Amino acid sequence: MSEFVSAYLGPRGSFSSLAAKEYFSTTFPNHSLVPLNLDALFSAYETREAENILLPLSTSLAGLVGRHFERLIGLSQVKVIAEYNRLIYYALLASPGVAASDLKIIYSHPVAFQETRNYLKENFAHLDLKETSSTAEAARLIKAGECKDAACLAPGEAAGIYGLKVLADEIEKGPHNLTRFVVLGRRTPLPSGRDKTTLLAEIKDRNLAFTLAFLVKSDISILNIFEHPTGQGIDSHYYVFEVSGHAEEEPLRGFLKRRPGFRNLGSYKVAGLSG
Ligand SMILES: O=C(O)C(=O)Cc1ccccc1
Repeated sequence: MSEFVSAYLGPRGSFSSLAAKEYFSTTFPNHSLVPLNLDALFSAYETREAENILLPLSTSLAGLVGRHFERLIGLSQVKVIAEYNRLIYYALLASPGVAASDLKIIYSHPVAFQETRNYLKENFAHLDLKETSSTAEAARLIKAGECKDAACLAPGEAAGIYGLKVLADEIEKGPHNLTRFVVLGRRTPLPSGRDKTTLLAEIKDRNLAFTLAFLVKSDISILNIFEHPTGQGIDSHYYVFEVSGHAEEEPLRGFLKRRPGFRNLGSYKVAGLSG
């Protein structure tokens, strides 16, 4: 067993496990890979029991994964050291012997419900949707409860692990269901020449245009913006800016010095599409 542990949003068979196996086998092949639930994952990162953790932060169909983002910004120290972009495919899984007509409940992660909304509306509009902390947790629940009236949305790979059968496959909306996983680690990668930095700021809505103009004037190229409620009133929001460049290089270095209100969540190499 390696002395280094990297962890991912589990349990086994989650989409995060597919991404983690692919990412860590080439980047940190000597690390032991451990599945953890959301609480344990963030606490393992804070206590340094895990050197790295991997979980999804945004998807092309659902946008920012709010519940993961809130955990991430709650960390006292956070360094996104990599992004890992992967297409994912949803299957509908149930216990052996259970037919689609037996179903009353579907379990899954909230993002899975968003990404399969069209399919669910067309085929299972009357069913109860119950949220779980991950797609594989939904599969684990069905196995543990030997459920006869429930199914889950999960990777097809989870069927073998939890002894479930596939009722339907590739049921997501559209062909471009890209999930962006992030890896949190300890050391910021050195500038590679093709880097990206994730910045966070809490901005009063009336100051947003001014802030954008300031980024542009500072020669910072904005690649993406996510907005998220602060939970403290309606006239300011969290804004996540994904920008070109590395925080240790200009123009970002100078910008971050001049604008302490921006939190640097990490600089990392731009990743293509994997998986
Ligand atoms: O990793 C999983 O299985 C999760 O439940 C998180 C998730 C949810 C939806 C898309 C990708 C990952």
